[in-house]
Amino acid sequence: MLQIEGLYVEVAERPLLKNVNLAVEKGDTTILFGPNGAGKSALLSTIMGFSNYKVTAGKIYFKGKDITDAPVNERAKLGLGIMSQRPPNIVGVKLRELLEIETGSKTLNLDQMAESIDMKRFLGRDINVGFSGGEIKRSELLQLSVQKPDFYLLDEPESGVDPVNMAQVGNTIQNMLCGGDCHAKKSAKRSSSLIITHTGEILNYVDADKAFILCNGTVMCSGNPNRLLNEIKSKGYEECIRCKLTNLQ
Ligand SMILES: Nc1ncnc2c1ncn2[C@@H]1O[C@H](COP(=O)(O)OP(=O)(O)OP(=O)(O)O)[C@@H](O)[C@H]1O
Repeated sequence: MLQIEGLYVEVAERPLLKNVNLAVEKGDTTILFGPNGAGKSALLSTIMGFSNYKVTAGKIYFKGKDITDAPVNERAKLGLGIMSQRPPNIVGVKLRELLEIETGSKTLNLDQMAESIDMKRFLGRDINVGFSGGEIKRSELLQLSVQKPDFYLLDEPESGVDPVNMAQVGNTIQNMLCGGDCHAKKSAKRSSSLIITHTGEILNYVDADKAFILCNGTVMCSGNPNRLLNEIKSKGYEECIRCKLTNLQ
């Protein structure tokens, strides 16, 4: 579904991602761990095609198509969707207006969808302006549930979310990923995802297949998400940097 091969990326003329290799199969839920500043958000932004991130070498393939140089709108049309860590405030554009654009020709009940995630009262407000951390996350989720991408890039979905709202956010993400058919582990309706997490709390809600650890701008190791999380919690990222966690399964 998504293949990244030998990817090098610069931000503000500074090399950031170095020889990133990573693949996500169709229908797989994958996790991206890594210390602060490792380049995790930069990797998601590069996959989505945000212009601050300059690919200097390597390739990104999505659904078999080379999207390395494709603009954001083309990637979105192909089926990529992102929940950013810090999405911009958009003064003068109401949340409902954006959702109506994303709805396009689909038949959706926006009020009902917003109500289900406690966002109905925000539909008439400028996007993200004055939203709390948890409200921004729910707004991003609402936008994704309207867009219904085939591949979800989720940047720290649990950050800023209180424990009660976390259940709502976690369950909404799980429902989105399994396309409403959460009983079948490998349902054809299942979307793919790459989810950044520090705490691993999202693992209490989604059935994650694989995790990657990004350190110093490169993928150091991959393996079972819960095992890797336990290793990180007990030994920190240094072990990974020394390549001692390679391919834990
Ligand atoms: N637009 C930018 N301009 C300058 N530096 C940037 C830009 N975007 C990212 N960086 C730098 O690149 C590095 C990696 O940032 P990134 O946000 O990808 O890290 P991260 O792994 O997601 O970290 P965290 O876990 O703290 O969110 C940081 O040192 C950051 O300051």
